[in-house]
Amino acid sequence: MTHPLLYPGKNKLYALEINKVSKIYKNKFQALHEVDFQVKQGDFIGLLGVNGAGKTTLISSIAGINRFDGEIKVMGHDVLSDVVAAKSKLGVVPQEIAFDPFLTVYQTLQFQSGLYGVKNNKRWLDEILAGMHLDDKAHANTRSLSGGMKRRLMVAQALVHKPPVIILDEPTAGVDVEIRKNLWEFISKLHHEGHTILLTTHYLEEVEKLCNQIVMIDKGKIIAKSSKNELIAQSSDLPVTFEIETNEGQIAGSLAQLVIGKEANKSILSVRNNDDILMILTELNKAGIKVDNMNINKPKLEDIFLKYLGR
Ligand SMILES: Nc1ncnc2c1ncn2[C@@H]1O[C@H](COP(=O)(O)OP(=O)(O)OP(=O)(O)O)[C@@H](O)[C@H]1O
Repeated sequence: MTHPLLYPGKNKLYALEINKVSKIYKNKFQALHEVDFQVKQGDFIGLLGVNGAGKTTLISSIAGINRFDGEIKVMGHDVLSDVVAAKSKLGVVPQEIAFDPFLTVYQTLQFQSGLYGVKNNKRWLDEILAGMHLDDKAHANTRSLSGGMKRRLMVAQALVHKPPVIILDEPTAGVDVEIRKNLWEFISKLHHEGHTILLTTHYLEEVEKLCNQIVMIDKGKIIAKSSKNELIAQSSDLPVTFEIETNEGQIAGSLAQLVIGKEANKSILSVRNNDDILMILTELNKAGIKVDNMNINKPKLEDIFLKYLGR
């Protein structure tokens, strides 16, 4: 069984092409407005948007579940006119959990493999089950799984055919911290092996850590699309804060004008750059005040997201 992840003309071929995609539901509500972005092979892209922004609508369109206007291609295959090829390249982990309640975990994966015409993939199924920490549940009925286990089985199910493109819609909702960490380790491993990954999550620190590309949508329209690093670099206007705890408690004197918040012994100062930080430390040193603890807080993806939302 061969599953080439990277195709000839690697630099030319996009894993995902979303070309001017619009979606109007039957009730005339327009959920997507000419959404347009491309994802290179091997990228890990975060799709960000508040509830109702249109993320699931877009994912359903990519998965060929929704009708839409525009064009979507997965590994060069049109999802409407070349359905079978497009689907074989794609693994989608949907938000809503649904299984056959009469199958075991392992049977669920075997059944799913059958749908993709994949046989003799026991080794891969075992690897996925171990990666999802479901190996001890392989022969348990899906009904008996906890919510977090069911979500992990959803991820496992989307991977049975080793798709080069993996879409995860809120995969960590309701999953505890430790399992979330394990799940990301497994997904990161797949990314390093060459899979292209599109992720939606409300945990922006996950996106900040994992993704190299970001697309932000609001009310069905793209409001930002860029590499994560460019997005962070473009947000140099957002405030950096410098938190200091001193042996004398809160900051007073000439530095007090920089203070924007106080908590117990801690003062939170607004700074523009490293020179400001150096100046503060020099002033404190001159005044004979000892710094017990300090912390620099640069803008987080969450701040940048809120900036783009204009909220
Ligand atoms: N079948 C439908 N008919 C009409 N409107 C719909 C339908 N499905 C979704 N919508 C609307 O389309 C908009 C986008 O919904 P969508 O589920 O894509 O948002 P989302 O970004 O995935 O939100 P969440 O983060 O809550 O999952 C919402 O206003 C929603 O009410």
